[in-house]
Amino acid sequence: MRLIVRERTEQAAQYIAAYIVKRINTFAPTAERPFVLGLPTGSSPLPIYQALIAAYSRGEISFQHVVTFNMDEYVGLPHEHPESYHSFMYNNFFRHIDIDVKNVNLLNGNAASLTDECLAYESKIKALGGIELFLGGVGSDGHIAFNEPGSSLASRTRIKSLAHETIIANARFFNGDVDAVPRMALTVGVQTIMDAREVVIIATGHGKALAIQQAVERGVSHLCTLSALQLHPSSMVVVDEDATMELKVKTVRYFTGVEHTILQQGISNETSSTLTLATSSETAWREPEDGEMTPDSMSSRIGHPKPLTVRSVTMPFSPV
Ligand SMILES: N[C@@H]1[C@@H](O)[C@H](O)[C@@H](COP(=O)(O)O)O[C@@H]1O
Repeated sequence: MRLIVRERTEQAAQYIAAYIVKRINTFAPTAERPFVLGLPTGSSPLPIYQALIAAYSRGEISFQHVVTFNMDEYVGLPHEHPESYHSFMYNNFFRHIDIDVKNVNLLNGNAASLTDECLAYESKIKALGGIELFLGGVGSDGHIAFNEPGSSLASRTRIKSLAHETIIANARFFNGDVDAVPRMALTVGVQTIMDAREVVIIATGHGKALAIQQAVERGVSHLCTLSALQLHPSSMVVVDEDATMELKVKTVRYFTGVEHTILQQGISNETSSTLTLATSSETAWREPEDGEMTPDSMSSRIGHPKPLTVRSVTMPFSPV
């Protein structure tokens, strides 16, 4: 697992958006070989979607040959309900890009047979060759998608009852009315996410700090399903400073140092079989703004020599 720390929420989101743009462009998807992208809802991914829409508007990315699978959906909420995940995805992302609606996959929480719906979802993912990159968020209790504490780490798409903490947390989207929050959801399983070739998680704000501590510093546990990513060969958790509040200083410095080392390796190893994370003006690697914490500034805090300033570097395809 890699942990990427950025000072502010927007920087964490920009990092991920730039990463996704680069991954899709490097993949060069076609109708016959689409890029299969797993997507989340929630407030944390919103700035990522905004950055992806901006990149699309600038002509830096097309979603024409991208197939999406959303992580989850409430059971029993009409699609047109403003808080359904269908509405969320169309309002905040799909409507603003060139994705073909037939390439959009969302679980149907109103299906006649929810079990069949879940089985069909897994089959469709498999038929498309699996998910290339699964983007996710995390709940304050460490859940990924709707895999609440106690979920099997071998789980697949299924019906889940929501934890009380999640119902309370999500009441903010239902005018604070806890009773209006659906009690059940369809969700991809932990194993569905683990099967993706790469998993990228956004976690921002101090409300996620305990979940990040549990997922990064403690062992793999079904009580924090995000922690399963410790077993994934290519996972990356991108956080803002607030989300690191419960981590040991030593942990943050370790991961910051790893990023620093990868940056330096990238500079000296331009020809290796790597993914180039070249970026444009506001994306992942750029001149820091005043007072911004970057690997450069963080490394100077932790005693590393200040690395070269880079605008374009190569990164190993598989994170550490
Ligand atoms: N099912 C979703 C999760 O996929 C999401 O990660 C979580 C956090 O949402 P937010 O980013 O709004 O904190 O909310 C819900 O529980």
